[in-house]
Amino acid sequence: MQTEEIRNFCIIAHIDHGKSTLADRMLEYTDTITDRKMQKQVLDKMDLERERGITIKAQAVTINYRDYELNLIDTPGHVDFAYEVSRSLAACEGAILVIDAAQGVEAQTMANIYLALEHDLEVIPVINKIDLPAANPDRVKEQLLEIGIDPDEAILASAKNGTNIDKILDAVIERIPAPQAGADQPLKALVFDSFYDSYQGVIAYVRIMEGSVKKDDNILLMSNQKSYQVDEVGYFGPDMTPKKELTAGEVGYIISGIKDVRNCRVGDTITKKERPAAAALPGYQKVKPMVFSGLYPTDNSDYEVLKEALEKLQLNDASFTFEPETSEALGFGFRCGFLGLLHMEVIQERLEREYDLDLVITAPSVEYNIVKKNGDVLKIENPALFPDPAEIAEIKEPFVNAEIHLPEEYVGQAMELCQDNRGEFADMQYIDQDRVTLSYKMPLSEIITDFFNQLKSRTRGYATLDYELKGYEKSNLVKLDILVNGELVDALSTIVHDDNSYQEGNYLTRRLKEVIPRHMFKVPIQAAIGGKIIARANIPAMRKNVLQKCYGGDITRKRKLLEKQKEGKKRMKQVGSVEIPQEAFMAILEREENA
Ligand SMILES: Nc1nc2c(ncn2[C@@H]2O[C@H](COP(=O)(O)OP(=O)(O)OP(=O)(O)O)[C@@H](O)[C@H]2O)c(=O)[nH]1
Repeated sequence: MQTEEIRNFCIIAHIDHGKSTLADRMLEYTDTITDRKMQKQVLDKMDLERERGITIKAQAVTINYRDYELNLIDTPGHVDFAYEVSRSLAACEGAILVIDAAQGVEAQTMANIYLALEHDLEVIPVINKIDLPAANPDRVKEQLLEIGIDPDEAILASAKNGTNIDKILDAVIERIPAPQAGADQPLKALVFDSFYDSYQGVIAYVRIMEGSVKKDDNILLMSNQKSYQVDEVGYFGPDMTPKKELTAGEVGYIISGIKDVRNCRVGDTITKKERPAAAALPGYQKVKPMVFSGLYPTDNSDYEVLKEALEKLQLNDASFTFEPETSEALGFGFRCGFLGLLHMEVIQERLEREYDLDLVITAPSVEYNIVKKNGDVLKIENPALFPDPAEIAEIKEPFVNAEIHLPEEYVGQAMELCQDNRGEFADMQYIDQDRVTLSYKMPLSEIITDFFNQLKSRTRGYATLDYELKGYEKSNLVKLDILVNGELVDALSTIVHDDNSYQEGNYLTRRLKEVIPRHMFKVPIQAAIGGKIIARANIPAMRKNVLQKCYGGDITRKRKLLEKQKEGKKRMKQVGSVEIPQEAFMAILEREENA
């Protein structure tokens, strides 16, 4: 294909503004996919994604329209996956910016515009959902003007009803530049996603920036210098369709017997072994997990199953890490690293659903840098492993720059919430008459607790949040330990700010009293810092055996009750003589709401 007839673009939008629906309509309109084959939102392939209505992995599809080859690259819609968004944008020359006609410009819209400008993309604004009674396209146009986008360029559309889909496709051809590419240069292919298939190995989703690639070529991954022979190249139509060659400007896939996505990471450059490119494409970054938690099977005999499941998941997700960990309380499990809380929930759900595992997952933690008095520096992401306070000279924790975008009327509530979470005010900007962006410096550990939910509830769902890592800074932190029935439960230890430690200790003991079931004996719950008890609550002993509630002879009722008890045992962990439910490990996350 001549590069003049190729257009590479993506759709960017704030969550729920209609990106996937618009993509579906474009595929239908161009007969890329037949009605019969059309599943709602084809581009969101994973079941989980479809259920939750979120896009996690970037996907691609080639659309033929008016003798042009239009390559649509779908981008993830959540802050946890910001790096994948950035790599997808690097594979495009233009972007359709979808804005909900009723909601208007939101935090993610702004973040996306900045990203698009950074990658020098031609932006086509689309004001979507004009069918809604609350649609106010004129207001959105005013907002566009205020953020420096020509409102006359906006296309009014309804992805739901299929209104003006042709206009959007025409704009892609007319406004987005064709790729500038040298087909006779050495190969440079940008990996913008990779996927593991149990039959074919790793499938690299690529944009050919320069040169060309075909079957039997020897390719080289520039970040790790590993080489492979190409088995197949092709495009997404949207199913994988083999092709003789992929040439400069095109988007497609390369299969080459790579066995692990960690060897073919998003952002890497593929070149040819015989005639390598002089330099890799810019911007490659190995993504690092920011949030860590322990994963333990409720049934210890499931350890091997969990290990295999984690290995399989990792084949497909290079940003997720795990290593074996032992907890005195929970036994053998794994310390896992995630990009953020959504990523953690997705992995947990997949493990439970696809591998039928019952898991206990400990409260997420960030990675702390600890400088010991003897000069040693430790990086610790498991509170249980913190050294003795007497040995610690200084603790540093990660801070983020948080941006909150919200209607002006909720500014007071949002500011109060940020302050309660150790936020430090940085800036406040008006986006238009009644919308504001608040900037705060905050500890990452506060953001990964219940912050986002709190923010949503205090602003009646109107606020949006974005954050990026700023760096490590010194903080006055202490480890709060929990003792259940006199025994220290390492998996319940958390790191808290010294100023709040008494309040946290009190809250946690009270909350644990509520969630840990009664036993035949009294169970004291204590909170301690450095061996000193700071709070205590008692779970009274159970008075009656549950079975005594039943009438003597009614065996079916008895069985039902026993089954119900068994059901309730799921996600419970026996620690010493006490059973601790999953909720207990997450209690720390809800603390603000209940404190
Ligand atoms: N009324 C109306 N609803 C729409 C329109 N386009 C999308 N929607 C609805 O808006 C909701 C969100 O649409 P999606 O296409 O899933 O949004 P998205 O931007 O892909 O969301 P993420 O994948 O989470 O980023 C869905 O319930 C759609 O049915 C439209 O033109 N009109």
